[in-house]
Amino acid sequence: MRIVIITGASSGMGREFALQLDKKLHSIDEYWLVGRNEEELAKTKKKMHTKTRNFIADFNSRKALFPLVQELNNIQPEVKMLVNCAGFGMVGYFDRISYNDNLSMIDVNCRALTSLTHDCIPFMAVNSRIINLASAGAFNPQPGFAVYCATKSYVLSFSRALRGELKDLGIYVTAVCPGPVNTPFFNKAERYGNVYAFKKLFMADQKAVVSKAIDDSIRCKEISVYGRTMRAYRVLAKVVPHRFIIELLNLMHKLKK
Ligand SMILES: NC(=O)c1ccc[n+]([C@@H]2O[C@H](COP(=O)([O-])OP(=O)(O)OC[C@H]3O[C@@H](n4cnc5c(N)ncnc54)[C@H](OP(=O)(O)O)[C@@H]3O)[C@@H](O)[C@H]2O)c1
Ligand SMILES: C[C@H](O)[C@H](N)C(=O)O
Repeated sequence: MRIVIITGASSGMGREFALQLDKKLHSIDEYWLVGRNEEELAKTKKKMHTKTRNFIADFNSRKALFPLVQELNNIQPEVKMLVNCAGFGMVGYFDRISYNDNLSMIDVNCRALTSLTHDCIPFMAVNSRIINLASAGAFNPQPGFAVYCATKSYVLSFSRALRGELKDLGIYVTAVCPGPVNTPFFNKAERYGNVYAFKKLFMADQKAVVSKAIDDSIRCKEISVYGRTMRAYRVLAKVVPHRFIIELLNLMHKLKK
């Protein structure tokens, strides 16, 4: 049995990955969707045409993935694609964000992604894909978004190294690094501080971001960056010393208060 596993499938880009892959891939027997909000995950499942199973999991718990991993070992399917999309961010200075929220970003964005990737690889054969949602925030540290961007730098670095390890096995890893995307992400991100106004001006359409990410993964690309602005930002973050970017962002963060 050939399956696709998608985390964060109850909202935003994770739901979009499920709906687009459901149309695009033709040899998949089941989609295993993972999310925390049972009602929203059920809405995603209702829109799917391929047989779909929902796994409710809160990645703040280290046991969250046990039922899914147990099912992997019971059924022994072939995992054709793993999409690690679950994640969240909190805008604000580090010392203003609660201990739990800071550590939760690491648990959800890094630990859960790493854990599920480790559990899925034994079930992946030649010509499989792993798509990890990093961020353009991975390209340089961001004051006022410090932990979130650090978690996404982890995802980018881990994905690139893992690609090097797995490509000879025919398992291709793609890190997706979007700029701001028009999903519910930012509605949840402003508990401690406001998002830069310009980010809301440059929000990309989630359908387009996801479509490019899928195409880039199928083409075995290392990194998927949607839009000329973000591709230019990636180059800028490579050539401009990060301490200058940090100073500028810090000033902007202070001015927006
Ligand atoms: N939107 C952007 O501007 C942007 C840009 C670059 C990268 N990203 C990344 O893209 C990914 C998808 O985000 P999105 O924009 O689609 O936002 P979203 O609509 O808020 O979706 C986030 C998803 O992550 C899941 N999630 C959050 N906390 C979780 C937890 N503790 N346990 C299990 N699942 C959890 C959510 O599940 P529930 O809703 O069920 O809790 C939801 O399905 C994230 O990794 C994000 O960092 C977003
Ligand atoms: C939040 C999201 O990751 C986006 N790339 C940003 O930096 O705002």
